[in-house]
Amino acid sequence: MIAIDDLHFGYGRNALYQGFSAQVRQPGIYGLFGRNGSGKSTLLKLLCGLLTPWAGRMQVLGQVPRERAADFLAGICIVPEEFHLPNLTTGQLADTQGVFYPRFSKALFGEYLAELEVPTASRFEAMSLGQKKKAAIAFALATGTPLLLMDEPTNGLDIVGRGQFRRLVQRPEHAERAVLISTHQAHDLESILSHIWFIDQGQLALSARMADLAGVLRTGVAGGEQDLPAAQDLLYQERIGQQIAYVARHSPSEAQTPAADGSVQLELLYKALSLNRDGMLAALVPAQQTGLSLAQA
Ligand SMILES: Nc1ncnc2c1ncn2[C@@H]1O[C@H](COP(=O)(O)OP(=O)(O)OP(=O)(O)O)[C@@H](O)[C@H]1O
Repeated sequence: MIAIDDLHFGYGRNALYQGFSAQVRQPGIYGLFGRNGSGKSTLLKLLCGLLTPWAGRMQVLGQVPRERAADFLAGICIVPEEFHLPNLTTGQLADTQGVFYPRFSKALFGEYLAELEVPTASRFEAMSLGQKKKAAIAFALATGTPLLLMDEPTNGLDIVGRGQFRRLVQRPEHAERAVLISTHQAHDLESILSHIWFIDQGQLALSARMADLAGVLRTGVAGGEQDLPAAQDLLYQERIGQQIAYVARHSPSEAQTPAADGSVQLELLYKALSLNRDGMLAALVPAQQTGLSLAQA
């Protein structure tokens, strides 16, 4: 669905991506993580052809994004972080914009709006920021495009709205889509992600299936120093009051028995990758056979 090879891109004279490569070969929900300014929004714009790469090869849905062919645009939908909606009702939006997407479903759009509690009688001008965001998300989900890009979709959503968002993205009608979500809200989304990408220093520092990651790493909270994993397995730790949150690799003795619930707390993983990048990547190298892929600095 996506093949990026040796991508170079920057703004003005400032290089941002210098030899970035990544692939999306299967449907799923991909979490795109990286520090502020690492280039997540830029990557989403490159993927839908809004920016021109300096060099390298980019194929999205078998096409070159920058050519913006009509059938390419019908297969991709983006919810940008900042967006403008015409001053219409949701019904008018469906009638005027839905036609661009061959698989758009007005019925599903209505269901999603109801789930997100968006007032369908109002025009967008009369809606709050969160309501507009929900309408944009509902529309994007209803387009049925094979590729869906969302930039910080849960920003501006209240706690209930974040749960509604998770439920909607996981509905079975999206199972064959690749959904790329750029986010800092690791905790909001970790339960629904199938893959994560971690962008750092213009590279895809880590690309992994969540299931593979849980087989290699564990995260947890220890009551004190004495409860921490062995020093050679410990990759990151931070104090939270009396307790210590940590990221560790599974020790050889428990290599076959990942954490009971198989979950990895992404917020901790994110901090570990940001603050102990080299240590984390070194620890993950033996796991590359499992499908994890790494870029060494
Ligand atoms: N239109 C632009 N002109 C010049 N520089 C830009 C432009 N857009 C982004 N940049 C720069 O490119 C870098 C990456 O920006 P981008 O918005 O892609 O990062 P991000 O990972 O999405 O950040 P955040 O997590 O803060 O949203 C930043 O240093 C930013 O200042």
